[in-house]
Amino acid sequence: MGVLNVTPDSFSDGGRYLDVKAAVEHGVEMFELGADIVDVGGESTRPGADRVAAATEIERVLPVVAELVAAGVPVSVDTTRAEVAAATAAAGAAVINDVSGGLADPDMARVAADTGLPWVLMHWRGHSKDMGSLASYGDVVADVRAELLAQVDAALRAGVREDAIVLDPGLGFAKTGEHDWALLHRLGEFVALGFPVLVGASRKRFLGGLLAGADGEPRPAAGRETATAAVSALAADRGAWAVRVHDVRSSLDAVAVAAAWNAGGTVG
Ligand SMILES: Nc1nc2ncc(COP(=O)(O)O)nc2c(=O)[nH]1
Repeated sequence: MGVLNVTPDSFSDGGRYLDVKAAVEHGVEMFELGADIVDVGGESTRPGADRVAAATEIERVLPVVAELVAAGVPVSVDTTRAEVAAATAAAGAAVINDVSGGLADPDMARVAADTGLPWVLMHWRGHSKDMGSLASYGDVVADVRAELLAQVDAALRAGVREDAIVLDPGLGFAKTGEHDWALLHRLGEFVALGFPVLVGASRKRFLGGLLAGADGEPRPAAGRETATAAVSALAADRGAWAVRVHDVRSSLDAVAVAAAWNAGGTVG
């Protein structure tokens, strides 16, 4: 899943694709590199980000979604708003990627049920402004798993088909770096639930912390591609359905290595 943030303030690529033409070109480029889906987002979810109005979000993503769909590129829409999901679904979006897992907008479940589109339910505890204070868990893996299953139950009660649900542990969302590593360490417990699992680690802060210099300064976002690709290989090895990444080529290469490693060659 290639990331296409049509926002001025996303943490690692904000402002680069605000122009529709540049955004569509980048989306087509990621698809041609091998991305299965291009994830179009119009509202930054980085910690502390201000919310944008629904009209602004739609204004940003709709033309990009429509042109990518017209170019034959499968698109997911990264939104917590039902009206944005409905508008982009009508324009041909193939997946609803909802970082709030249905918690931010009570109408999202109905849109997912009505459109029948695959719906990514990511673990979330609140909008970017409040996230820092929400990162308290007993056993983070058990807690995230339980909270995600509650979101699944709500989706099923709203008429969403079980085979339309994708789970995502929500790395970096109301989580510390320690929580992120615990969730990756026990990713198998999410895969074992039987739903496809999406992992979004690309360029995130917990990778910067791992790669911090001698001075303790976290590695900047641009320097986290190798670590992101390593996560992609390991996530693939552990059975993840997809990884959401900014740099498509390095993760496709990493996942190809994991597949070849597990296939063991032809000689046996
Ligand atoms: N399903 C899913 N969607 C997401 N959207 C945005 C971000 C934040 O990263 P960005 O600002 O680089 O897009 N992370 C996720 C994620 O981990 N999972």
